[in-house]
Amino acid sequence: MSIHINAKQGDIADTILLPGDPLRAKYIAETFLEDVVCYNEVRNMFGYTGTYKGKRISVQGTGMGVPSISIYIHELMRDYGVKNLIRVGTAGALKEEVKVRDVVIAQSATTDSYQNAKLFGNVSYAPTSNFELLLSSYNEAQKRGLDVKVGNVYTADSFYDTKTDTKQLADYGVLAVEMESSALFTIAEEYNARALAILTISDHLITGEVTTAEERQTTFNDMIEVALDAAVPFIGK
Ligand SMILES: O=P(O)(O)O[C@H]1O[C@H](CO)[C@@H](O)[C@H]1O
Ligand SMILES: O=c1cc[nH]c(=O)[nH]1
Repeated sequence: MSIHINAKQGDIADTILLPGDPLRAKYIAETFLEDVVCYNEVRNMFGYTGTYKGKRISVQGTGMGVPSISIYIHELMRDYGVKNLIRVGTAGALKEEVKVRDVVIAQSATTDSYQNAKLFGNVSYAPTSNFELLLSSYNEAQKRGLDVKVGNVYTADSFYDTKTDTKQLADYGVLAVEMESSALFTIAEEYNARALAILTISDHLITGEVTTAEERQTTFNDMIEVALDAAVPFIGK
């Protein structure tokens, strides 16, 4: 047991999908996994372990923002030995050519998070996803004919942010905004684990187009299938 996860040793697989929304974790477990067991209900931050194509895999809600995901991934890696972590999240598009419902694979994450500023001081650390997982997910996306975008995303500390110049970020190649990936990539390095974020565009900051809460909770299956198939070769490694 850890402070925020009441699973026993061995309940959680070494490879895990991480949606922000715990109800998306439930949806993924019920829709894509077999022989599912719910190992965590603390704070309703649901976690499940099951099998996918015969291999053991888990899915855990992380909540929203850097502080929340940081708690869960610390405990997953430190207390349960999780080695491969793939965030499956939603994001807002910052560039015109990134469309609503597109899948974005985060290669790196620019951030205004104070957590990394505190850790690195004056050094502007570049949180970067694991190349093997990135390549695996890109290949899975290509197999499905998906026009995925791969690049830098912005991990924001504030959802309702009126200060950040998101046009400048877009001009410098940042594809989309979300709230967790920089912490995931940074803390995974601390534990020598592999981490990646695959994001579906749920809304567009330029056009104003949005998806519904239900769609964010229970669809976006392309992203989930890509994440699961990308993860399979790393299970047990
Ligand atoms: O859909 P999830 O995975 O929660 O991701 C995005 O949605 C939340 C904001 O609505 C933030 O957590 C952001 O990163
Ligand atoms: O963090 C997020 C997620 C989706 N859309 C946004 O604008 N921000």
